[in-house]
Amino acid sequence: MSKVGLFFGTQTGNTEDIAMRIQDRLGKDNVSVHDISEADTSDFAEYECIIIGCPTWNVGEMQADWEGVYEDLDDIDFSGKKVAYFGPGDQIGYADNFMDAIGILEEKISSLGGQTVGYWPAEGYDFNESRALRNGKFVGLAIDEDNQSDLSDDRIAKWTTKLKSEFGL
Ligand SMILES: Cc1cc2nc3c(=O)[nH]c(=O)nc-3n(C[C@H](O)[C@H](O)[C@H](O)COP(=O)(O)O)c2cc1C
Repeated sequence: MSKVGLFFGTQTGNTEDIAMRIQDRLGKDNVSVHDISEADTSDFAEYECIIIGCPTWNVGEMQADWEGVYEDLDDIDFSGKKVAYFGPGDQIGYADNFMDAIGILEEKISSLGGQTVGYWPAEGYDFNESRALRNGKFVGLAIDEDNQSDLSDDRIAKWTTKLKSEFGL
């Protein structure tokens, strides 16, 4: 069984595409990918390590399928699990809410016992505000396919190298 469960939600496909690139980098045997719209909360229990992928939509909100399961996350025991986050956002179009969704999810999941790993520097982005910042760093990988898609491959490569060591893969 895989050590890592990656759970993503998407409206227009970017988060799914990034999820697959992350799985490729970490190794297909290590990572099982779930679309959150088809997953059950009991699926989370199977994994020692979790990756959460959620884009920000509608100005500072989670993607719709994550909105739908948000209350049900309370039923999951995240204690003892390492949890990493990623999401695409648009730092130019939504500069006051860049990457908010992973900040909202991280706040909830860490309150349920999840240990956040995979923090990511905020340098190299141009935005005003984000709910995803903790002590000046993003809670996870920030990808901007709208404005900086040329940087995505390198960002994914660096982040997954860091995650390999943090997850012990
Ligand atoms: C109506 C609308 C609202 C959005 N709101 C935000 C936002 O508040 N913050 C942000 O960082 N990105 C925002 N975005 C950008 C999306 O998160 C971005 O395009 C992302 O790549 C979409 O991911 P998906 O294809 O997986 O759904 C918004 C995009 C649209 C069209």
